[in-house]
Amino acid sequence: MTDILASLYPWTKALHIISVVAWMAGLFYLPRLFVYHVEQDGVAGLGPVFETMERRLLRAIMNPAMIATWIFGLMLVFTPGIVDWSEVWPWTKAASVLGMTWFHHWLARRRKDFAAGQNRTTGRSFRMMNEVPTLLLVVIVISVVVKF
Ligand code: HEM
Repeated sequence: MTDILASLYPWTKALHIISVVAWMAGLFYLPRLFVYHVEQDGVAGLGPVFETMERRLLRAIMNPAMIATWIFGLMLVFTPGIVDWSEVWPWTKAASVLGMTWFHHWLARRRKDFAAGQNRTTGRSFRMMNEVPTLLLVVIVISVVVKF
């Protein structure tokens, strides 16, 4: 099994990075959509348009991309010689991907609030939360590339 993972390594890493890019695109864009949604100033008929965009972005892109990122990422973890848990970087990476996954689920809950007409998060809060994936991305990329 570990032999197969070792021979697949470059492909696994390529697919991991492709999934990461798709997931990150959604994690950056969905909170932006929420900001526009909150600040639409009651323009008639726009609410359902935002809700459809938010639902499709989450279901068609973000959920599959997150699952693919996890599958290929875990395949890399089990590839022999890739992760040395006595180093620091696997732990900063692991903490950050857990944070990213938490953020994804936080956005999914906010989407449900909008769909139920019960959003109570302000545009300002969404703007601030928009910085979370950026910070985590910086920590993750430095972790996997610098490998301190
Ligand atoms: C979801 C769980 C994740 C797991 C289990 C995981 C695990 C891994 C592992 C073990 C590697 C291999 C490192 C190496 O080849 O030396 C890797 C590479 C990489 N990961 Fe992840 N990862 C995850 C999510 C993410 C996320 C969210 C990002 C970006 C935001 C990311 C960005 C990268 C990049 C850019 C590389 C390639 C680094 C290189 O060039 O060697 N990963 N990942």
